[in-house]
Amino acid sequence: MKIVRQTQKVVRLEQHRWFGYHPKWLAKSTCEQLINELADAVQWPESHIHMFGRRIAEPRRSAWFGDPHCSYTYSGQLRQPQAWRTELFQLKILLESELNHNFNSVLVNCYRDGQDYMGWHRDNEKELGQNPLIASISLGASRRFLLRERRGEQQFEFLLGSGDLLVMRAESQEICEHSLPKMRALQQARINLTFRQIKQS
Ligand SMILES: O=C(O)CCC(=O)C(=O)O
Ligand SMILES: [Fe+2]
Repeated sequence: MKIVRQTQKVVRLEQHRWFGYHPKWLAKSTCEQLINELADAVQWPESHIHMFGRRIAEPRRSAWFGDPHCSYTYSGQLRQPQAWRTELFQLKILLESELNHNFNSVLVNCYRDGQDYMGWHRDNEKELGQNPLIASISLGASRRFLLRERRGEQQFEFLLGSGDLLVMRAESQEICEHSLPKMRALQQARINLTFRQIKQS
């Protein structure tokens, strides 16, 4: 497939030391193609996570892709990477040139409807090393994405729509936690791709 960026040059509407938000980074036609390919081809195993000492079904589906050595312990579960799918690899290359940063893996999340969610957390697994740069692309239904300071009062909210790119970098994971709350009335699905770099496993 041909991946088309909406903007030739990234418009940094919101530029911040820790976060970059680039609305509609991908063209609509590319988003539609990606959704079709991923929804059909990706196997979405039900995973279990550990929360408050209990083992529960993860309230979303996810799949892990990357270079062969990129295993990742996430929510108490060791995941081995599936080999790169072509369109995910193409996106990785595009992001690498855009952000001048290398990625070797991507976590693909599917929120089947507004009941699926992700609670407050940080992307601070040891495999990511210090101050990881994480590039997150949204596809499909728009969802609220919240950021809150760990030691402060401030909370930020983005409505992440299809094709939007959100970048978290530098001390962002030290300073803030993030979450994707339920949106109970929502019937549509959203796919989220978070490109990461595993430093060690
Ligand atoms: O779905 C999102 O936008 C966020 C996902 C996330 O925070 C994660 O997978 O670590
Ligand atoms: Fe996260």
